Amino acid sequence: MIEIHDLTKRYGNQLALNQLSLQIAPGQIFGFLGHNGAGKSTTLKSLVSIINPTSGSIIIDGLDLAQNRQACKEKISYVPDTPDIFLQLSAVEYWELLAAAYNQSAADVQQRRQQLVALFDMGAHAEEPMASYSHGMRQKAILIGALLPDPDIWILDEPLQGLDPQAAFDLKKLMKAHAAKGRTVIFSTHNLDTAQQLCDQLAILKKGELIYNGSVSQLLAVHPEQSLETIYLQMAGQAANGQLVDEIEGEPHE
Ligand SMILES: Nc1ncnc2c1ncn2[C@@H]1O[C@H](COP(=O)(O)OP(=O)(O)OP(=O)(O)O)[C@@H](O)[C@H]1O
Repeated sequence: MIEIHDLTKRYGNQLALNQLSLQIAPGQIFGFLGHNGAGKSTTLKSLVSIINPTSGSIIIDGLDLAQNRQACKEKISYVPDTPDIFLQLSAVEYWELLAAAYNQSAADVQQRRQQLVALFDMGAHAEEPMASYSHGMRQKAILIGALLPDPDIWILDEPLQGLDPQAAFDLKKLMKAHAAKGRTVIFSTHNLDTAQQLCDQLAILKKGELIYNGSVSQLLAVHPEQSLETIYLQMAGQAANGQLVDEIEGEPHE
């Protein structure tokens, strides 16, 4: 169980998150939605202890993250919002680094690594520096690194970004299977179809404020006959959305 209590983050004068409180139970896929700059990555980076909140607390399986960083980190794997990291390393070197960070040897993770490499079709380039990869290949390399040690909690910041349809399909299946084992998957996305397909629970952020926390099915039940896209835009969008588009492009003529 993950509990977030009154989490606030300021970057200088910028209030990125304002007193966010919510709980994430195991056995769930939990999605964060919100426009650009809403606070999704700030929340996920706080959960993995990459940034320190200005105030508030995070409790992971009964442990206060601020006092138990190492024990909490061992429970979590993380995919950052950009795959442009460690580019001078080959994917194989990066995976070995990641496994070592979880006290696992190359031999411990060998079988799972072979399976993930085959699944994401990364065998041909695994020894080459990641700087030479396409965006999607970098994303696959980072994903394999995160999924290799297989801790209980996966925290994935826009994990489907740049993946080809096959890899996206396979990752979604992996996420569902992980949650079905009673473990936890937390991810952010801008893709509302993906959110509707995958999420048991949702948090919608708007300018650092939590504006919805609950299940997708509850949200759809309250707004019958509307898609998640329509509901989301009503909640998180600009009031005059369509009007601004008309002003730029002109209204369509029959
Ligand atoms: N390192 C930083 N320094 C200053 N401000 C930051 C920093 N990181 C984030 N912010 C600000 O905090 C707010 C929340 O940013 P965050 O990256 O959490 O949003 P997000 O919801 O993940 O957005 P996106 O969908 O564009 O990735 C934004 O206003 C952003 O400008």
